[in-house]
Amino acid sequence: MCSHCSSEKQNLYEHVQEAVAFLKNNISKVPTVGIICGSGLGSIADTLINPIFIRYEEVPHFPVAKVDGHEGRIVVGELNRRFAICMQGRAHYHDGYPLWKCTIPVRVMQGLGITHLIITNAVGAINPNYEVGDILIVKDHLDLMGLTGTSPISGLDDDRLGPKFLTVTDAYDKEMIKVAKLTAEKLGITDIVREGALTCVGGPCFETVTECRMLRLLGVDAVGMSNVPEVIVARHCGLTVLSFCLVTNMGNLDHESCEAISHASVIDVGARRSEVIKKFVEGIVQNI
Ligand SMILES: O=P(O)(O)O[C@H]1O[C@H](CO)[C@@H](O)[C@H]1O
Ligand code: HPA
Repeated sequence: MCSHCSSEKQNLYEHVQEAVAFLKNNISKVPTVGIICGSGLGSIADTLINPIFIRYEEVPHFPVAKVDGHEGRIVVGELNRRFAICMQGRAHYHDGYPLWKCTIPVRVMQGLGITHLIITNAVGAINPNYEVGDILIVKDHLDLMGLTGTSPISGLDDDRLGPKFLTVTDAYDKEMIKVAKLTAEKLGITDIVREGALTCVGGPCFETVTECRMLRLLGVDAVGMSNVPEVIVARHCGLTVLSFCLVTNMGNLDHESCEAISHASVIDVGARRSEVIKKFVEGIVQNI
């Protein structure tokens, strides 16, 4: 790690407080719900009434989103009689940020007052029974990055940020999952809603056939390049979490039928599902 990054990491708590103080000066009310929008899912923020926009570049110590389809701004506003804060886009590990930095927005939202966080992302399906356009409610994860030594909470050594060791077997809140499933029933979309296990890889390469086959053997249903580190940090700072993914492509499990995956098609699937996803999030927020 460069000396600049390590001093930034050592001062993470103070930097989060600075970002929180900046945002408190720009936001009139305390948000209670946070939402992180994945690739192509930024339209979730359109559901906020009387929105205020703040670009990530303006917020001290915030990591800046670098990927197309990630607007890179905070949107705050009313959502179903709640005051919500939405991250319209995120920074990724493959953008060149360490995971403790990618996840600063989670800590900042917690510092502002949210209790519940909805984390979304785009994923490739590893479960061959899934289809493009499905919504996957995450009930567990395989933290491949953490298992191999890259956790967003390693080496923080600061009790103010959270405990050194963390249990994440209960990370995916059962009540929130129940609310999400009930919302799917009310919307009549249970045929496209799945429940399963997610893994996060470093990217930015989409997985090869051999990698997808390995992930299938390891028992995961979908693979993405985000979400899991944010869930870990959200639990590290005591938030109640719901995580769901949009299946934007099938993982390639077979050399013969192997198809190229592009970021443009990932965004396109998000756009095509945007009305359903917006109603899904609105319904969930109404019932938490
Ligand atoms: O995880 P989100 O932000 O949805 O973005 C996903 O989309 C991109 C690939 O198309 C990758 O950045 C992957 O992580
Ligand atoms: O197939 C994928 N793999 C990893 N991340 C992704 N994000 C969208 N699709 C994918």
